[in-house]
Amino acid sequence: MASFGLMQRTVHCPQPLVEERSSLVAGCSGRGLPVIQRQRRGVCSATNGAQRGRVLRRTAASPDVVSFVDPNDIRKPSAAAAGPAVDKVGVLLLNLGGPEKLDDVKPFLYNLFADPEIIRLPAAAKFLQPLLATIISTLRAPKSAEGYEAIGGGSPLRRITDEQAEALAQSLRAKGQPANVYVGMRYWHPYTEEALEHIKADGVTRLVILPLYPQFSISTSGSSLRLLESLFKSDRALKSLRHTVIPSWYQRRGYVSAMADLIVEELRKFKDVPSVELFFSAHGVPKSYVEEAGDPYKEEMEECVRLITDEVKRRGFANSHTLAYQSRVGPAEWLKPYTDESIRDLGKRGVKSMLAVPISFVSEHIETLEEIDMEYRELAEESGIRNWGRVPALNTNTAFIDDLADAVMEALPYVGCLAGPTDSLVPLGDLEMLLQAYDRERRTLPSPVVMWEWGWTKSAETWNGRIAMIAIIIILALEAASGQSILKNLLYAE
Ligand SMILES: C=CC1=C(C)c2cc3[nH]c(cc4nc(cc5[nH]c(cc1n2)c(C)c5CCC(=O)O)C(CCC(=O)O)=C4C)c(C)c3C=C
Ligand SMILES: [Fe+2]
Repeated sequence: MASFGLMQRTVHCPQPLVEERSSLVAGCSGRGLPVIQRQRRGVCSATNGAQRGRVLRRTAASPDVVSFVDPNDIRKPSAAAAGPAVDKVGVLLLNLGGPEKLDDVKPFLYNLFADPEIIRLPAAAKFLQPLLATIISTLRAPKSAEGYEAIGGGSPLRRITDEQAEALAQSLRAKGQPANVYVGMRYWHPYTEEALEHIKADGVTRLVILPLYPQFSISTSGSSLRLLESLFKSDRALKSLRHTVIPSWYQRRGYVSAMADLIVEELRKFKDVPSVELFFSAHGVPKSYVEEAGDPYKEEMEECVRLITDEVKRRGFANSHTLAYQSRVGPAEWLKPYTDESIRDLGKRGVKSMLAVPISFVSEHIETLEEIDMEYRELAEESGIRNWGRVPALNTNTAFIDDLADAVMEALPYVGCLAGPTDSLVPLGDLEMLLQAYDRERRTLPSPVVMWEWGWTKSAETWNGRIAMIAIIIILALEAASGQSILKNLLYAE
């Protein structure tokens, strides 16, 4: 099997290739390469219809990295790349999903906390995941529901993602590449499984998988890709579906430029523009994801902010900026600085004007509409920040959607590398390879929500032990929900 995944990893960016590709992605930083293919098993050889005639280049620095360097193929995938006679292109947009009404909040949270990428338990304790998810979702639901109530009773994510899908389909059509665009949510409707059923029913032959998160995290794109990997594995039709994945795209010129457009537009609304602090607020992840599992999220986020601020500066706005992380859940340590602490610090340092820039997500959602617009705005006022603004999410911004369409078209020549009809199929390799590149060891991580050292040993496998474990889980889950240390209070109460 020759299998490829489409990767956009800065670490594998050999300089000559950046130059070769820079005309396609003008503005791509020296470290941000738009398209790199990592080879898993064997070269995508001449017997391979999908890649025949292309130049695949190995780099001296990274022999496992090959890159396709024929720019002409980017806009016009070759006839060979088109694959079967009936070629039906599909794009699968991956997203998180959100509760559409208040009654959905608890089951939505259950799905989220039942995800092994959100709470990664040791193999021996996996059977406890549903119980844990039930407890945590039950405890968190009232707080979450308050937030959703404040933004109208539900998440706008489904509506906005559907609009993005429609706009992307239109843009692709306008560029001469018709495609069906599907939405697959991780934790709510329309679930990824539903999207795959439609993809099969429609007879899609080439699929581009595009997570709607600009930066890759194990907890978001990674989780959706893991799910796809297992669904592909268990379904005959999906096994033969040729696909490629665009794992992250924060460094694309179109995205960076669209973000800069929005920032400049909002900046201009302030009276004293040079004094405005650009405050990038990203969704946090537990620190252990980055430090123990190698999640590239922090690195990609920092680079993303650098690219955007450079672009804003190029347009004549040299404002100072801060990157902070919001939406921490539970008592574990998450990426720092935390947004609330940063806002207080900036206030103390005399900052009077602040423009909040949500940066980890491209749609309005609970964390922009409630957390930033309400909670952080109020905190900023309390901290002495008098002038406040917030950059809207990209949603269906035309320049942004057009750039996503370009990303899809650039990815199409990479779809599938079938060496022959009986060969094992690409998709598993693609997803698997991609995920292994980011999270090779699949180590157990301290849970973001419930922190404890797991002491489940064979000798402890007695009912007494289990009951004790469950009691601890319940206490720790209560701690996670209340944000207070119940054990500490019990032990040290005066
Ligand atoms: C890049 C974006 C996101 C990362 C990284 C991420 C990690 C992450 N999230 C939780 C827990 C929750 N997330 C919730 C909502 C939510 N999360 C994201 C994005 C990222 N999450 C979005 C876009 C949304 C909102 C969807 C919507 O309905 O509008 C929630 C539910 C809301 C709440 O109660 O706050 C939880 C819980 C963890 C634990 C985590 C990393 C491990
Ligand atoms: Fe989240």
